[in-house]
Amino acid sequence: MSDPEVQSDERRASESAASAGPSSLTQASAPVGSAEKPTVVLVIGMAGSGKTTLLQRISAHLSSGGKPGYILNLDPAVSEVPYGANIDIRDTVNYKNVMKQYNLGPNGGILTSLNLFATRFDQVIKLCEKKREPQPAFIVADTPGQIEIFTWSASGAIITEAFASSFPTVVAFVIDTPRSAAPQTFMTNMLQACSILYKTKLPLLLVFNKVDVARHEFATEWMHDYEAFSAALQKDTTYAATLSRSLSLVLEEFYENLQSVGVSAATGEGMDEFFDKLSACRKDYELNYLPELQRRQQEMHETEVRRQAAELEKLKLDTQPKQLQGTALQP
Ligand SMILES: Nc1nc2c(ncn2[C@@H]2O[C@H](COP(=O)(O)OP(=O)(O)OP(=O)(O)O)[C@@H](O)[C@H]2O)c(=O)[nH]1
Repeated sequence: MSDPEVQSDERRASESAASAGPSSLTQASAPVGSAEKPTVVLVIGMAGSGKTTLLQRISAHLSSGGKPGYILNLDPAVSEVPYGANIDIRDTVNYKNVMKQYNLGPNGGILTSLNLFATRFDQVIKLCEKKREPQPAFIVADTPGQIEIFTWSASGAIITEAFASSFPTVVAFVIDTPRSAAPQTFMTNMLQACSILYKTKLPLLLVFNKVDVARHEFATEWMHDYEAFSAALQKDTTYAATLSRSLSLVLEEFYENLQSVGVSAATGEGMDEFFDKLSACRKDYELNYLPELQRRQQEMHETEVRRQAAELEKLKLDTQPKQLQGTALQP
């Protein structure tokens, strides 16, 4: 596969400006925690949970507030995107060609397309960092339903780390509420969310979608009241139900640190609360994730300084006159 360049809507609109080198609008980027940085929202969730519909709703909500978001589509297999994507993976990677070229099925094709795109992710970050008028308050990314991308694949780690080291970043984990009404399906969803949190370590907002079909209060009750969850499983004596009960106890601490909200991407219900919860998650990023990121960066910097000092010392020794070295070593 060739080494494609990431396309953005601005690039498509103004080919000549893009080829003239760095835009005059581009400026040195602000520190990651600063107030002027937009919040990145990674919308992750199982297939059919409503991610794309939610993106459409978020995009419309932000545009109606006069500050359009910067929207990314990272799903290479989606046939239609019902929102105006500023960056669309499909402009860079042809998922069907990837399947053919690497002899893969649909899942492998999606994973490999994302891996190929991830190798160009520095360009995506540069485009996101570009100064715009009005400056977007949110950069929102739609992702494929194959959530294993974010639990074990290389591209998921590259994408989340690239975003999180450049912008305050939050994961919005979308759940199909009507389909989670069965306690064991609910538990499966919680375990998926937990593994995303474990892998990315980013603030996570549980988005119970489709509340126009089924209310989400049962889910918040199950998260905060073990007895209620256990009661829902009362008639079930299978091994899976016993395991679900035990897991519910183990997950108590995980639930405590989570924000959650009920929305309907279809009707727009709950969107104001959704944005309030995103602000709380951004604060969490600044309070907890950012200091840890800065500590890791400082550690890497110190290791690099030590490595360079050791190299310099070695170079000095190598370039000393041979006799001197010899004299010093002679008894
Ligand atoms: N009633 C209702 N239906 C919804 C809502 N959100 C999404 N849907 C429907 O759920 C189905 C799946 O929605 P999508 O937005 O395509 O879901 P997705 O998570 O992007 O799906 P994948 O791209 O397969 O991962 C569609 O038929 C939507 O119309 C909602 O809030 N309420």
